[in-house]
Amino acid sequence: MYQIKTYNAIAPAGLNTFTADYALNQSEHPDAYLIRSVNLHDESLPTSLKVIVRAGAGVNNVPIKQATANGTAVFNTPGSNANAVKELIIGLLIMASRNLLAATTYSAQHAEADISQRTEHDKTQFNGIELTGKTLAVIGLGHVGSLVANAALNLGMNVIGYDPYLSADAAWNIAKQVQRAATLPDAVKNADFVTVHVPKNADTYHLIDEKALAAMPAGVQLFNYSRLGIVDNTAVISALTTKKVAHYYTDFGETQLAEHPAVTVTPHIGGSTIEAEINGATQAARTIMTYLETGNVHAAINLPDLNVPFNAAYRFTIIHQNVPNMVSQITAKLATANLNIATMANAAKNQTAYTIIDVDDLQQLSQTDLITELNKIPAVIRVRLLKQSVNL
Ligand SMILES: NC(=O)C1=CN([C@@H]2O[C@H](COP(=O)(O)OP(=O)(O)OC[C@H]3O[C@@H](n4cnc5c(N)ncnc54)[C@H](O)[C@@H]3O)[C@@H](O)[C@H]2O)C=CC1
Ligand SMILES: O=C(O)CCC(=O)C(=O)O
Repeated sequence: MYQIKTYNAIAPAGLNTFTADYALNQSEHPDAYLIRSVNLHDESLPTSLKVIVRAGAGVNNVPIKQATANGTAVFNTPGSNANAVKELIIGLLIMASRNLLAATTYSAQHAEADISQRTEHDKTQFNGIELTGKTLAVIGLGHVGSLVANAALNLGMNVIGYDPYLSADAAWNIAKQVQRAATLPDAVKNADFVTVHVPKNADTYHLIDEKALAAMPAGVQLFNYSRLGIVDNTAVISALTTKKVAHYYTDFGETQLAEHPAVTVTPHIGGSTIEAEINGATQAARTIMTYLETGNVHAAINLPDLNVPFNAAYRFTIIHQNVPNMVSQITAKLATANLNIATMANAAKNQTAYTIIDVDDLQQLSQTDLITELNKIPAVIRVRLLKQSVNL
C-alpha cells in the first residue's frame, strides 16, 4: 500500500483517481505529498518521501534543494488551473475598463426610492473605455500568459508579449498576432494594461520594480496574479501616488496594500474554480501513481525526463549526483550480483541524474543486499526497487 499525505483542500473528485493501492493520510511515513500552497520550507522532509506533487503551477513553496538531497522528486501540474486564471484576468480587465467596482459600490450605497432618476444623472461618472484597440502587455507567456494573450486578442486588443525563456512547446500555443518584445521596457512602453504571469524565483523577485514602472505610460493598470514579491509593492504604491499607475490588481495581499483606494486585492483565488481544482488534483494523483509505480518521469522540477516502458519483472530507479563514472559503478554492482540488465536508461538535469535499470531475475535474498550495495556508491541519493504489478 502506498501512503499519501495531503495538505490544503484537495478536490475529492481528484483524490478518487487513486486506486485501492493508495491510502490517504494514514501514515507517519508517507511515500508522497499531494499539496497546494502549503509552505514546506520550514518542514523537514521524511526519508520515506519519494515524491511531492504540487496541484497547481507555482513551486516556490517547495524546498527544491532539500527535496533533491532527500531523493524526493518534485512535480507540479502544468496548465491545470491556467484557464481559471485566464478567465479571472479577462474578468478583471473588463471590471477595470468599465469601472465596475465603483459603479456597483455606488448602487449599493444609493438604494433610495427615486434612484432611477438619480442614476441617469450620476452614471456619467462611471463611463468606461472599451478593451478593443487597447494594448495589453503580457509578461510571461507560459500556460497562463499564452491563454491570456490569445483571449485578449479575441477581444480585439493589441497584445505584446515578453518571455525571454519561452519554450518551443509553449510558443506553439501563442497566436501569431501576439507581438514579441525583446525587453521588458519594450513590452510595456505603450501598454494600457500590464499583466504578469511568471514563476517566483531569484530572477523574478521585483521584476516589476521602479525602473519597470517608469517604462510604462502614465495611467497604466497593473495586474499581478503570479506571486507576492514579483511586483515591488512599495514602488507600486509610489507610482499610484503620482498617478503613473492608475490601479493595481493583485491576488496577493500585503499590509501596505490594504485599503489603498487604487488597489484591488483578491484572496489568492486565481486557480480557485471547481474545474481547476479537480484538474490539478487528478493530474497530481496520476503523476504520483506513475512515479511511484514505474519511476518514469515527465516534466519534474528537479529530475530529468526519463520514460522507459516497464516490461521487466523488476526495476531499479537510482537518483544520483550528475558526476562522471556513475553508470559504470552502478552496473558493476549488478554484475557482481550476476544480474543481466534487460533495459537501462540514464539522463541528467543540472546537478542531478537519474538511472533506470530493468532486470528479470532477481532472487529475494539479493534484493536488500543490492540496494545496500548501490546505496554505498558515494554520489547515490536514493535507490528504489520496483516490482512489476502484473505477472509477466
Ligand atoms: N493566482 C493563482 O492562483 C495562480 C498563480 N499562478 C502563478 O503564475 C505563475 C505562472 O503560471 P503558468 O503560466 O502556469 O507557469 P508556466 O511555467 O507555464 O509559465 C511561466 C512562464 O514565465 C516565463 N518566465 C520565466 N521567467 C521570466 C522572466 N524573467 N520574464 C518573462 N517571462 C519569464 C517562462 O519562460 C514561462 O514561459 C506560476 O508560477 C504561479 O506562481 C499560477 C496559477 C494560479
Ligand atoms: O489554488 C491554489 O492552490 C493556488 C494556485 C496557484 O497559486 C498556483 O497554481 O501556482
